[in-house]
Amino acid sequence: MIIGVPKEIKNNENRVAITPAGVSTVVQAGHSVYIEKGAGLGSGFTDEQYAAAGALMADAAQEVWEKSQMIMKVKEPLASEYGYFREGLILFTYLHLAADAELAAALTKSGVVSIAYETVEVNRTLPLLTPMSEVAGRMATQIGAQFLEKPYGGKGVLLAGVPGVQRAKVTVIGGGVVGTNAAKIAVGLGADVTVIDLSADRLRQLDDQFGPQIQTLMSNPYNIAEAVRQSDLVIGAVLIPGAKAPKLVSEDMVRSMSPGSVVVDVAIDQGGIFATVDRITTHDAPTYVKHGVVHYAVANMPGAVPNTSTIALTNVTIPYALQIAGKGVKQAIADSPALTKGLTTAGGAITYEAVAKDLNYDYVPAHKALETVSSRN
Ligand SMILES: NC(=O)C1=CN([C@@H]2O[C@H](COP(=O)(O)OP(=O)(O)OC[C@H]3O[C@@H](n4cnc5c(N)ncnc54)[C@H](O)[C@@H]3O)[C@@H](O)[C@H]2O)C=CC1
Ligand SMILES: CC(=O)C(=O)O
Repeated sequence: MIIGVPKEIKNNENRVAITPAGVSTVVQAGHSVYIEKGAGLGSGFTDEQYAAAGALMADAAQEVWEKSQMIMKVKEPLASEYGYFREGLILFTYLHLAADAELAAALTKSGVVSIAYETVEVNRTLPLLTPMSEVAGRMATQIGAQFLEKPYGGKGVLLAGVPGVQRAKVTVIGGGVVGTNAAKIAVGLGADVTVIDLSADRLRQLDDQFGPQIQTLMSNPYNIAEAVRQSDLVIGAVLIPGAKAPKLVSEDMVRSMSPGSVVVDVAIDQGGIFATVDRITTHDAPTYVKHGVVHYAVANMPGAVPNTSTIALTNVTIPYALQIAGKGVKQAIADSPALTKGLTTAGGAITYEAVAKDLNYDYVPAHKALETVSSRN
């Protein structure tokens, strides 16, 4: 199969969907890789390294999209890339489609076969989301600590406090991969940490892992309101796979926080859990202030640490790309329940139930939607 890797074009997105090591693995398996010149520079990989690993270098994105049967990306295509969509093209990337109606329309209208990294599922885990959630979770606390500093608009509180002065209160809503990693760094920095989750089992696991270093709480509006009101930093880390994030923190709850507090809505890629997060922010302009509270809502947080993130991401995506390239997308999906969960659009339909529901499309199961896709793919 011919695999194409264009340069990412989202604001400050310096990750890339393949490393030179990944190219070498894919080429040794008998496939070709087109990569746009300069695509790896932000992550620390030169064109010479890609060429030496066996990649074919393309001068422009258009050449990559047109010559390839499968496009691998990191972030969802932006509007300027929709013109490259065509029937049967395989797109393997983060999509977060429930939060992006325009992209959903472009993918279904053109008949692209899209597989979303974030919904590939194995034993109720999301292996292609996990490494970026680990990165974003760890970053969320660092970022929160930074924006609590006065010069960054915060109330001027140090997470750890000092002897004789209270530590900062950090609440993490959602105790999965992002939440656990955010809590780990917050505990390490000496903050007073509360983690809220809807799953009693998950709260038990967190209690076993952290012991008295954190307070665990069941997710309900009462507990969330109390914890948010008392917190200096609140991190949003909830996920219902594929679906739009629930708005768990109301405008009144944010209003109850003291001025200069900070919220970091990591779940913004699925629409966010704070009612006051009404826009996606960028690494260039990462925050805005509402009701006196600093809001951070960057949807590609790991893009700021691209060397770590690209290696972590491609470690887990390349084995799946090899399955698709080796068997063709129809057979790979037929053989793999994990990839079937990742399939989001095919043959003009939406094949992930939660996405279809959120966007008001008819849901078409994967096997049915793939019937219309050419077996050459
Ligand atoms: N902004 C960014 O750059 C990035 C964003 N993310 C996003 O972060 C979010 C979290 O991802 P993960 O931690 O990997 O997911 P996860 O599935 O590991 O954890 C989600 C947790 O939310 C909990 N949950 C569900 N409903 C809840 C509710 N009503 N109240 C409290 N907890 C609830 C679940 O029980 C689970 O423990 C996702 O939207 C993911 O896409 C991930 C990486 C980067
Ligand atoms: C998960 C995701 O969307 C990201 O790493 O940017």
